[in-house]
Amino acid sequence: MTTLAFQDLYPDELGHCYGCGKNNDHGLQIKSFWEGKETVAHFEPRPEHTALPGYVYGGLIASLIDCHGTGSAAAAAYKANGRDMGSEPALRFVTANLNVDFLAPTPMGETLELRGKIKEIKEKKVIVEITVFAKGKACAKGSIVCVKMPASMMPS
Ligand SMILES: CCCCCCCC(=O)SCCNC(=O)CCNC(=O)[C@H](O)C(C)(C)COP(=O)(O)OP(=O)(O)OC[C@H]1O[C@@H](n2cnc3c(N)ncnc32)[C@H](O)[C@@H]1OP(=O)(O)O
Repeated sequence: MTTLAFQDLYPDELGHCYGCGKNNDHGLQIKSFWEGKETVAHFEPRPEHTALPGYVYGGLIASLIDCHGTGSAAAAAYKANGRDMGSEPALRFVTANLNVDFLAPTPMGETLELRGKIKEIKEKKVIVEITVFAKGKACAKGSIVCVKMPASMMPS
């Protein structure tokens, strides 16, 4: 049995995000999963994601943290409500605040691993902390405040 990623369970109308939308052919299409109490995602930067030759662009790293964070928030909210992630009505979160510390240069040519921890969970707000590893070394750390998507943002 294949486990679907959090983002594969987003309804089609919420699948356009540049970072995580399964329907965005030009996007990053990141995929997040539970691993115990943590969430995990992997991503291999492409040549166009270069900052300086040999090193990954920080904006890409922030984008990965952003979308692994909002996906993790949604998954945690479903879990807290005892619901399956694909069930309706969709519980979705947007980014209210994103802080990233770049701890060490991130090498190109490696698969990055993002590990998320749920630090706070409320009905409307989830705070997630994410560490990005390359070859087992922590290269960036992000904190993301995720707030339930306002109804006004729901595509009609
Ligand atoms: C769904 C699939 C797509 C995935 C999306 C991927 C990630 C994205 O790129 S989303 C796009 C970027 N984000 C946006 O466009 C959001 C724009 N901002 C907004 O719509 C609103 O400001 C929004 C929804 C974030 C907050 O709405 P608002 O009415 O202010 O929330 P409010 O009810 O006051 O606050 C809820 C909680 O969040 C906290 N909060 C709100 N804004 C912030 C902030 N900027 N920083 C820190 N905390 C905040 C509040 O303090 C409150 O916390 P608590 O419950 O502990 O008191």
